[in-house]
Amino acid sequence: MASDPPPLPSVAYLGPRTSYSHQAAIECFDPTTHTFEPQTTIEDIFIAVESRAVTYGVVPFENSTNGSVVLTLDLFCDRHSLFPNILVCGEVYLDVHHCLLSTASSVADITRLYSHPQAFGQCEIYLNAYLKGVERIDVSSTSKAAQIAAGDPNSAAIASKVAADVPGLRILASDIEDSHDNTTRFFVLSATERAPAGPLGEKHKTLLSFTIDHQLPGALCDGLKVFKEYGLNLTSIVSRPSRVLKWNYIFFVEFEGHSETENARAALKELGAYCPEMRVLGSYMDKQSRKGTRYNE
Ligand SMILES: O=C(O)C(=O)Cc1ccccc1
Repeated sequence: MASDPPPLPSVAYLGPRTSYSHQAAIECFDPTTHTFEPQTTIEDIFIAVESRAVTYGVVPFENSTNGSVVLTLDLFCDRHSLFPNILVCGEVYLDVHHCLLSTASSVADITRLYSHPQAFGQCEIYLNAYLKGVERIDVSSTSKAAQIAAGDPNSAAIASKVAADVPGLRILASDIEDSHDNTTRFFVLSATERAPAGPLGEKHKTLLSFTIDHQLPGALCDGLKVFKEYGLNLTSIVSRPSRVLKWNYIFFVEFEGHSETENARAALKELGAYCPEMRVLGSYMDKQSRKGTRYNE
């Protein structure tokens, strides 16, 4: 008797379908060989990956206009260590063009606006010009906002044109983002043993988080100097407040190179001497210059 084929790898994203996270997930993983699992919050994506209910998760990490998605950063430094196995195993860049979607026929009729907080932050110029003072209601995703606006007369959603496929919605305005090269970078998450990081010869980046003992003058500077000493170019540095120790910070540093190369290993060992806590969150193929390429190809 023939046995059942193994289940397809699954990808969790911030749903419902047509959200930007969904579009990023499709850009990254072939829909004919993966299933896609909508989640309600970014935390639910972390939970699904950590519990291995799904193979991968796709989460927004930063936007070219708005900066860090702090919700995602804070889940990486979760104080209860609920996600000890989560690794970043890939990245994907998505061009983000927002529309105003509504059942109303004119912008003048709109008295309520629904969207994800990230989207509001990326459309300030348009909103201040045409919808100043209109009530803004944060919802879990832009595609959720589109669904709600479809059932709420005199409201509108800020979402992508793909999200306009809800019956009754029409596009009242397009490309309302402040910056026309508005881009969001998403990370692909996996639990430890599933990372599709790609061969070491590829161009990689590595993300790590660490804390520094700031009682010692120059400790952060001394720690960061190791990247210079080992010729590792930094591509990002951000900090978030520690939720364990008031006025202490968790630093997120990204550098060019895979963590398993000889000089990255040596640099991380040296950096570790300055850091009460340090965690390599993952090495992944640099997709900035390879937009449109999928994982598992
Ligand atoms: O709400 C969405 O569609 C998301 O995926 C989060 C988001 C919101 C705005 C820009 C990029 C990602």
